[in-house]
Amino acid sequence: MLKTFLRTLPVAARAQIKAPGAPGLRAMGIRTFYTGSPNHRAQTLDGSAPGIPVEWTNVDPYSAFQVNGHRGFLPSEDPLVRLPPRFAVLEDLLVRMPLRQDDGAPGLLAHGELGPAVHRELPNYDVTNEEDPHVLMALFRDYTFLASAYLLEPCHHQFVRTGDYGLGRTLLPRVIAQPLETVAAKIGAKPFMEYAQSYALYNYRLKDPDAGITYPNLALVRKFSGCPAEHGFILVHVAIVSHSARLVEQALAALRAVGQHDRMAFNRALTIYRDTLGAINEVMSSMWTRSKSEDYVSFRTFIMGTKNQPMFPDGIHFEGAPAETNPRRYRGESGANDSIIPTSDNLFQLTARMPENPLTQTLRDFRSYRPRNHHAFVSHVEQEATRAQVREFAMQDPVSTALYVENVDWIRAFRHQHWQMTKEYIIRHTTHPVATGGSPIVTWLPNQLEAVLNVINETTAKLRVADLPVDHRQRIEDIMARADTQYRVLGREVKELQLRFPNVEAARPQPTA
Ligand code: HEM
Repeated sequence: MLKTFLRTLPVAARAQIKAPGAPGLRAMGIRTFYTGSPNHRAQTLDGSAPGIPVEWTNVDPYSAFQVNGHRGFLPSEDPLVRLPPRFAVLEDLLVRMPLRQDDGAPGLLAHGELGPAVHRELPNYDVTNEEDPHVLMALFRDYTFLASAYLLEPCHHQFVRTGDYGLGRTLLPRVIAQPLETVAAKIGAKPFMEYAQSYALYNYRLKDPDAGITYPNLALVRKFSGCPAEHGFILVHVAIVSHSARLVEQALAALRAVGQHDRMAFNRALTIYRDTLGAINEVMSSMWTRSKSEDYVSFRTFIMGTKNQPMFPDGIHFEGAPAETNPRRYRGESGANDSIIPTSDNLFQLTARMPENPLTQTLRDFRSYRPRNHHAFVSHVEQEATRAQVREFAMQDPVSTALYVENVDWIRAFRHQHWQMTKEYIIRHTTHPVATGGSPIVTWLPNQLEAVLNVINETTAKLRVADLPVDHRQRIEDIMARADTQYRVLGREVKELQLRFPNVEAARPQPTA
C-alpha cells in the first residue's frame, strides 16, 4: 500500500520520503487517507482512522493541514505549542506581547511597547533551512501574530482613546518581513495572519493531551489580548471545526453516491451531513456565553487586514522586499476563511446560485486565504458537485429533496445566527464600515444569507409536501414558514443599516498584494 501511495506523490516528494534517514511520513505531517487508486475505500497508512473515499487526494502532502475523514479541516497533528529553542527571542516576545499576560501583568501591547521591543530585541532569524511542516506552521503562526500586533498597535491605542482606528504602521521591519515571507512561501500562504494557519486552527493546545478536542479541554497558544472573550472567540471556532471530519467524509460519500446512482447511499450521506451541521450549529450557539459580545471590539483590532481598510490607505511595505512587490494589501483574519460553509455551499451547489455581484466576488476571493489543501478540497467539491449535478439528483426524489432542503436550512441557520452575532458583537459597538476580512459590514453577510433563503424558497416551491413521510413533512413546513419571514425581515434590516452606515462604500474592492 505504501508503494501505491508513493506513486501518487511528485517525484521530489517521493525521493525525500525514501531518502536514508528521512523523518518518515508522520513526522513530515503526512497522514494519508487515500490510496491513489479510484473506487476504493480509503485507508490510513497506519491502519487506524476511518477512511474516506479515494476520489480526493491532498495536493500538498507536506502541509501540516491534510484534509481527510480523520481530522477534517484541523491540522493533522495538534499544533506545536513552543518554538524550538533557537527561536528563544521570538518566543519570549510573543509571551510578553498580550495586553494582559498569563500572570495578569500588562504586556508589551498594553503600553505601546511592542514596536520598540521588536526593533531593540528581535534578530533577523534565518529560516531558509526550516523544513519540518509543524515548525514551519508554528513559525508562520508566530510571525503573523507579531506582524499584526506590530502593524496595528497604534490603531488599538487610538481606538481605545477615540473609538476611531486612525492609521497603522505601514512598514513591516525586515526582522519580521523576511522570515515571514520565507516561511509563507514554503507553506504556500500569503505572508499575513490567516484564520486556519495562524489565528484559530493552529493556535490551540490540549490541556489534557489524552482527552479529546472539546471546548473545555482547549487552551490558547498565542493571544493579542489575554481576556476571556478572546479565549472563547478563538476556541469556539476550533470546537466547531472538530466536527468537520464527518462533513469531509460524507461530502465525498454523497458525491460518490450520485456517481453510482445509489439513492440509499445518497440519502444516508445527506442525513449524516445534516445532523453534523446541526451539531455544528449547536457549538456555534455557545459563542454567546463563551465570548461576551461587549468585549469583542477590544481585541478585534489586531485581526484587521490591510486591504480595503482605512487604517492602511496605501497598503503596507515589507522592508527589504523588491520594490515591485510593495505595497501589499491582504485581507485580515476572518471566519470567512473557514472551510465548512464553503464546502457545504459547494456540495449543495449554492455558490453557483449566489448573485453575480462584487459581494460574491469577495466570497471567492476569501477562498484563496486558506491552506493549500483546504482550498483544493473546497474547489474539488465544487467541481465534482457540478459535474454530478447533486441538486438535480436530489430533486428527482422527494425524500432526497427534503434532505437537500434540511441541509440547506442548517446552512441558513448558521448564516442567520452568524448575522445576529455580527450585529450584536460588531455593529452595535462601532460604525467602522469594514469587517476584519475587508468586506462591507452591513451588506456582505446578508448577500449570502439572502441567496440561501432564495434557494430554500425555490426548492420547497417544487416539493409536494403532502407526499413526504411525516417526520420530513413537519420539518419542511417549519423551514418554509421560517424562511419566508426571515427573507422579509432581512431585507428591511439591511435597508435600515445602510442608512446608518452611509460610508459602507468605503469597502470598495482593492487588488490583493
Ligand atoms: C462572535 C462571533 C463572530 C462574529 C462577530 C463574526 C463576524 C464575521 C464577519 C463580520 C464576517 C464578514 C467577513 C469579513 O471578516 O470581512 C464573517 C464571515 C464569516 N464567518 Fe464569522 N463571525 C463570528 C464567528 C464565526 C464562527 C464561530 C464561524 C465558524 C467557523 C464563522 C464563520 C464565518 C464564515 C463562514 C464567514 C463567511 C460568511 C458567508 O460565507 O456568508 N464566524 N464573520
